[in-house]
Amino acid sequence: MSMSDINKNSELIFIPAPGIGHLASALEFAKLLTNHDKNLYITVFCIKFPGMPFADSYIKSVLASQPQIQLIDLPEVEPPPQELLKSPEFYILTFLESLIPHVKATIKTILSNKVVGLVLDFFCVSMIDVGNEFGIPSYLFLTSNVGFLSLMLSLKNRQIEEVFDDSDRDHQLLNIPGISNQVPSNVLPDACFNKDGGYIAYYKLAERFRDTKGIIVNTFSDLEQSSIDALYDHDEKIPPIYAVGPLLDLKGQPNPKLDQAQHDLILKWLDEQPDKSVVFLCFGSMGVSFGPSQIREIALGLKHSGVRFLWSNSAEKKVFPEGFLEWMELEGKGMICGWAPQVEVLAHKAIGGFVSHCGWNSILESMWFGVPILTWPIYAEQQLNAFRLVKEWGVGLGLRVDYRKGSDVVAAEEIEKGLKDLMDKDSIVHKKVQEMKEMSRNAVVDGGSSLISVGKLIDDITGSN
Ligand SMILES: O=c1ccn([C@@H]2O[C@H](COP(=O)(O)OP(=O)(O)O[C@H]3O[C@H](CO)[C@@H](O)[C@H](O)[C@H]3O)[C@@H](O)[C@H]2O)c(=O)[nH]1
Repeated sequence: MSMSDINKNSELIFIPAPGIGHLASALEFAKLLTNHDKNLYITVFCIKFPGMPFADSYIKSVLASQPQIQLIDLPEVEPPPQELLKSPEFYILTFLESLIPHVKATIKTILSNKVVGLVLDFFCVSMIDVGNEFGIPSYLFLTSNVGFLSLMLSLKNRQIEEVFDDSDRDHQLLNIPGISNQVPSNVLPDACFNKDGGYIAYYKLAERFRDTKGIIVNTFSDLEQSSIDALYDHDEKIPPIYAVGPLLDLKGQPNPKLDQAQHDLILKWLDEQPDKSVVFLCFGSMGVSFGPSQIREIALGLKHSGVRFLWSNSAEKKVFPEGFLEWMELEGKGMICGWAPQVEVLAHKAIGGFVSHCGWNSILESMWFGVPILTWPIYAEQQLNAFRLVKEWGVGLGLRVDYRKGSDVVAAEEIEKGLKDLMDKDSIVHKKVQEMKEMSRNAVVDGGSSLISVGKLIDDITGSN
């Protein structure tokens, strides 16, 4: 039976951005909604993006055998010219805007009065206009957090326009409603300072947030309710915010970058290590790698710290300091892998700490498994996340909060110290992260804050209250 034969009550159209960091939570959310309401159907538009070849297979494997969810492939379009990559945000926005005619045409083919909303990734908010043409309201699905939402809304209010000038980057403290501490301008996303379209892209996106009927965020009440309250105190016109997380893909999907043998090898190695003795280093799904000199400093920092490690990186062998790889083999205290089965790794009892780029999914996964983070942000909104992990929530230690692509090399001694501090089990971050683990899990049990939020959202979407 095809979905069009089913007598559905209501249907949502999801348009997630391609890229694991955006897809994973959006697809989990689609599953959560349909599990919650057996009369709700979802159509997911699959975007093919040349830089993300496996986004497509990822969507298909996550949503296989979900009877209330159907997938529609959008046609492939030419990517924007390379020179737009001077701002990745502008590039992505331009790419997604070029899909608007196809989104419109595709909606037309499935349109019925059952379609009650578009659920748009934040990079897709210009598609609100398409919804409006068909009389369908849009909801923003934010794969990051309320702090980031606050930052975007401040942009819109032009409160932080003055930091647009790069020379101010190190010298300002900003009041952003929704973030409890004053925010140093050097932890703002790159896009805020980017004159090649980054600032314009963020501004354009932020401008549309208020045109949605609701803002759905992958966060939970115990973590960010105070941020939500502060936002409303500041501006009551903000659409309803629904904290529905943590939305995590705990199964871990098959990944073309990781074969079964390598997967098994990693877990076998972890099985052999003492409890909470291993630090895991991993810097996100985009395959961002450090330059050779930074790789060398990390290697030396690891070696001198004496801490066991699992390090996800794809550097060539010749980049490592002389004798490092041989030492690692001989001692058996470390392992290097390419793509890591991150969720399974963080869940493993041998893991005692995580050196992370502070992507939001990685942070939520780390909290879920009670693993403290040593922060090493690189791009996007990761510096802001790192700052809050350390200052606001106390579940991270700051190796750096303001590192970004192009920063100076972080020296081995600094890394060594950071690793030792992170792995000190008496440190307060270990206690705090255990408390956070409880809170994050409590949010998604029956009667938990996020599930209550999901119920409320479904009522609002389907107009059944
Ligand atoms: O070797 C790896 C690397 C990553 N992952 C998984 O990939 C996801 C990565 O997500 P995230 O930590 O959020 O990082 P990015 O992929 O970099 O995510 C993008 O999207 C996030 C959500 O909007 C933002 O917070 C980030 O800054 C942005 O870079 C996580 O689920 C990881 O478990 C693996 O399983 N193995």
